[in-house]
Amino acid sequence: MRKSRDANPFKKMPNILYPDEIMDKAYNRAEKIAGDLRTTERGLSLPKSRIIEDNKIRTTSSVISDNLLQIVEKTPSIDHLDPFYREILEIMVGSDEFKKSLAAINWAADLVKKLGMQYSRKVKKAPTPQATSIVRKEFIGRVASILKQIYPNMAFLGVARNKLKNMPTVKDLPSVVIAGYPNVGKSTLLKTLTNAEPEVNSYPFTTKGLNIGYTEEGIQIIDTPGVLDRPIYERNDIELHAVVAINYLSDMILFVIDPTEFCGFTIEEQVNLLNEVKRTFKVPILVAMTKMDVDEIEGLETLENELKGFDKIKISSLKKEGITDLKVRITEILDEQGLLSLLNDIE
Ligand SMILES: Nc1nc2c(ncn2[C@@H]2O[C@H](COP(=O)(O)OP(=O)(O)OP(=O)(O)O)[C@@H](O)[C@H]2O)c(=O)[nH]1
Repeated sequence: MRKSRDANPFKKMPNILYPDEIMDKAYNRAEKIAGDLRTTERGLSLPKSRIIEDNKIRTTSSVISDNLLQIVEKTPSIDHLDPFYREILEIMVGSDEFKKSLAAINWAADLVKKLGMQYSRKVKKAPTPQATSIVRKEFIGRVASILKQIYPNMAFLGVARNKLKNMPTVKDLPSVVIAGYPNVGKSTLLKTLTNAEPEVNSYPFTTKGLNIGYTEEGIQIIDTPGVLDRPIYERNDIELHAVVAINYLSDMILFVIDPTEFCGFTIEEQVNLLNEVKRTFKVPILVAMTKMDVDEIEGLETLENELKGFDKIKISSLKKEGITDLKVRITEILDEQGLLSLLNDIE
C-alpha cells in the first residue's frame, strides 16, 4: 500500500520561549489579574491576600504548563512520523535527544500543574497576609528551578524547530529517484524528462540539494546528487540515513549507466553500484543506458550481458532518443504498482 507523505510535519512546532520569557509571560498575566482583584477587593485583609496570591499561583501555573504542553502537543511524535521525516529528524538533530527533550518538557508541564494545585491549597491556609506572599514566592522559586532544569531541552527543541520547519516538502506524488555515478548524465536526463529547470531543494543530507522535476503526467522525478552516486561502504552514518530517507521517497529507481565510461567510472564499477542499489532498495529498478549517440561504444555488449536480469532501455538525452520509450516504461512500472490511479484521484 502507498505510504502517504504529508506536508512537513515540523512546520506546526510553536516558537520555543526561553525560561525567562515564559516566566515573564506568566508574571505579567498574574500581575494583571492581581491588579484587577486589588481594585475590586477592599483593604489588605487576610482573605483578600489569599485570593490575590492564590490567583497569582494558579495563573502562573496554568500559563507555564499550557505553554509547555503546547510544545509537546504541536511537535510531531516520533512514533507517528512518516518514515521519511523520521530519517530526516535523525540526520538533522538526532531522534533520541528529540524524544528525551519532549519527555522532559512534558514532565515539567505536569509538575508545574501539580505544584500549582498544591500551593493553591497551601496559600488558602496561610495564617497572615505576609505568609500568603511567602507561599507564592516559594512556588515561583520552585517553578523557576524546574524551568532552569529543562532549559537544555527547550534550547535543543528550539534549534531543532528552526532547522526542521523550513525544510522543503517533497510532494506526495508517484516518485522516480535517479541514481548512478557522477557525470553519467543524471541531471541532463532529469531535464529531458521534465522539460524544465528542476527545483533545487536543499536537504540536510546533501550539500548539493535534491533536484526535483515533474513530468507532464505529474510524475515526480528526483535527482539525488551526493546520495546515490557511490558505494555504500564509502558512506558515513549520516549518508546512510540519507539513503534510507531516499528509500522512503522512491516508488522506483531509474539507474543511469554511462557505457561510454566518459563519466570516469568503468562499466564494472557502475554495475557494482547498480547491484548494491538493488540490494538496498525494495522498489523496481529501471536501467537507462545513456549517451547512445556516441559512436562505437566499446563495452556495450559486455554491459548488456551484465544487465541480463534487469529491466533496461537505451537512450540519448542529447539527441532525445529513447526518451518516449523511457517515459512509457516508467509509467508502466508505476502503473503496475497501482500508483497512477493516485494521480487521477488528484486531478
Ligand atoms: N553524448 C552525450 N553526452 C551526455 C548525454 N547526457 C549527458 N551527457 C554529458 O555528460 C556530462 C555529465 O552530465 P550530467 O547530466 O551533468 O551528469 P550527472 O550524472 O548529473 O553528474 P553529477 O551532477 O556530477 O552527478 C555532461 O557533459 C553532459 O553534457 C548524452 O545523452 N549523450
